[in-house]
Amino acid sequence: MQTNRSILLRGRYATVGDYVALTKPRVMSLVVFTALVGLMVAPGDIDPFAGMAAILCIAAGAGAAGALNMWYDADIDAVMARTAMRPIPGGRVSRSEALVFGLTLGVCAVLALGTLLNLAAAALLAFTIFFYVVVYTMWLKRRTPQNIVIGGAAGALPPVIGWVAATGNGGIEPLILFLIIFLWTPPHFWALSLNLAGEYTRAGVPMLPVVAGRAETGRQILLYSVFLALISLLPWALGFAGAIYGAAAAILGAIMVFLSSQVHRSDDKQRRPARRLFAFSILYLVLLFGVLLMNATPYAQPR
Ligand code: HEM
Ligand SMILES: CC(C)=CCC/C(C)=C/CC/C(C)=C/COP(=O)(O)OP(=O)(O)O
Repeated sequence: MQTNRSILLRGRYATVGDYVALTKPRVMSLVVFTALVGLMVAPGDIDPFAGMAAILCIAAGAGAAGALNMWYDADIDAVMARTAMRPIPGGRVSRSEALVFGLTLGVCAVLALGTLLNLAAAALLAFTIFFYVVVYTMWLKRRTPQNIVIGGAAGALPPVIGWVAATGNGGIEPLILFLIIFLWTPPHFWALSLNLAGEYTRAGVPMLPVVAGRAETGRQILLYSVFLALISLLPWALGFAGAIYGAAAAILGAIMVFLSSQVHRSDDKQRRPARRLFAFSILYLVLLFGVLLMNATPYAQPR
């Protein structure tokens, strides 16, 4: 349903704020934070200016991916109340303007990262944008309920890009950071979409709650949360983070599993457990990566 405000705003000229909105700034801020953690915990001392340049390039790449996602998804965004106010369905930015903006920003971000840092990081950034826009948005999102499990790989890559930008190489540590975000994405998103199943049905998007129902979604949320809680201990278990991180990961993981079990037990009339899990999922990732940043073991001195 369209709000009065969106009707009033329809057709007004685009502002800088509309272009900022195309980059999905709130979601991308956490994406960029995880990239920063990947960059900072990597071995060696990266030059602060090079580090800042890398983060700016990753932020621009993530923003480009958000704009290209909104370009392609403008039709379904127009149908859902949560997204109907976005710049394209709101009539303030045209689809072709969003496409040009997204492509330009993306190309500049990749070229700058390749020039200022290294080619491997630039190739990974290009691959991540491609994966989110083409594999998730254009291919999987409208076709399979496993869309966000597979597509979630794109959201899990930024800390790996950060690490590769700093070192020019991969490693077991960035792989673990990737796995943490990969396993975190299903509980994060399915918790939100449980309460929005009606909207996704109307938009024709086969999200898991639409296709498999509440009980099965709750079961899978719980399963992913248990794996997440276990895998999040690996940085401590393998010695690249200290005991403070280990304790924080255990506590945060236990809360995640507890809230997921409440969602698993909830019925259609109870909206609060899923809302609480969604909100906590964001805090979880901020705190887990924040503590990792402060408690990472210096690379050359394993525990
Ligand atoms: C395929 C993977 C993902 C999907 C489908 C997904 C989906 C969503 C959706 C639909 C929202 C609702 C709010 C909005 O429209 O802004 C949201 C919020 C959010 N997501 Fe995700 N997300 C994914 C991965 C991620 C990743 C990887 C991160 C960061 C590491 C992230 C961080 C956030 C944050 C911070 C919010 C709250 C934004 C706000 O305050 O409005 N998400 N996500
Ligand atoms: C560096 C780089 C390229 C990072 C990209 C990171 C990435 C893939 C983040 C995904 C987060 C996100 C907003 C998913 C939204 O799904 P959706 O598009 O289905 O949600 P919507 O309905 O809100 O549009």
